Amino acid sequence: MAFAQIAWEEKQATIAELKHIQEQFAARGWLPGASGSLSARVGAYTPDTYYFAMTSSCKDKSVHTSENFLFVDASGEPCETTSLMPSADTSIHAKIYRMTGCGAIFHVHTVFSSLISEYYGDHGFIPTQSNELLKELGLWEKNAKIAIPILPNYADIPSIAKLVPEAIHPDIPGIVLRNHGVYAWGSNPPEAKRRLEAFEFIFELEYRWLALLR
Ligand SMILES: CSC[C@@H](O)[C@@H](O)C(=O)COP(=O)(O)O
Ligand SMILES: [Zn+2]
Repeated sequence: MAFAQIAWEEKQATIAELKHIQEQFAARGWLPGASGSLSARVGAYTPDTYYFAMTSSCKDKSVHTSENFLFVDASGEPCETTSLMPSADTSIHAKIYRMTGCGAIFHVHTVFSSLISEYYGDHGFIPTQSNELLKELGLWEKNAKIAIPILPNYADIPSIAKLVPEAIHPDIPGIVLRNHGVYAWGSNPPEAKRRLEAFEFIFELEYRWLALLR
């Protein structure tokens, strides 16, 4: 399917949904300054052909204008004539869509994901066990245990994107960049949002446990 064949109404509804979620994340302080990136797919998907709405680069996420989002293709290139630049993170989003076939991806900069990913950075993962919020990630078994992958925070974002396929675990809908922030995905924007909130809860709880034990 070509981008032009996707209904205008679907594209507008997707941007409206992202705008609403961006407002909520910004109000929580999860998108400080121009940081963070949000995307959602539109139209049909094959691993080689897909389109997604992407935040544009270097925009204050607490201020919404018509310039906050643009549409890009699977290679991260704008698929309409625009003066907007897609987020620097676009290659990471594109790689996650290609690997998972998910419908939405949210990347935020939170204090707890930054602290905890730095603390466990040398291990390469954040250990988590028996946390009630793991159910939100689809893990319902008693004493469920996961290792949330941490990737290095290279300044060159395509170098991070190259590491994404190895880092993605089918049971874990997220990755963390060391001392930077977290990415979470889901089949649609509400599911990606719930999962992001679950990750953030897990990171804050882990931080507080560590502080309590000191
Ligand atoms: C403004 S910090 C840049 C990076 O942290 C990047 O990962 C990010 O979150 C946003 O980049 P941007 O290009 O403004 O969309
Ligand atoms: Zn970032």
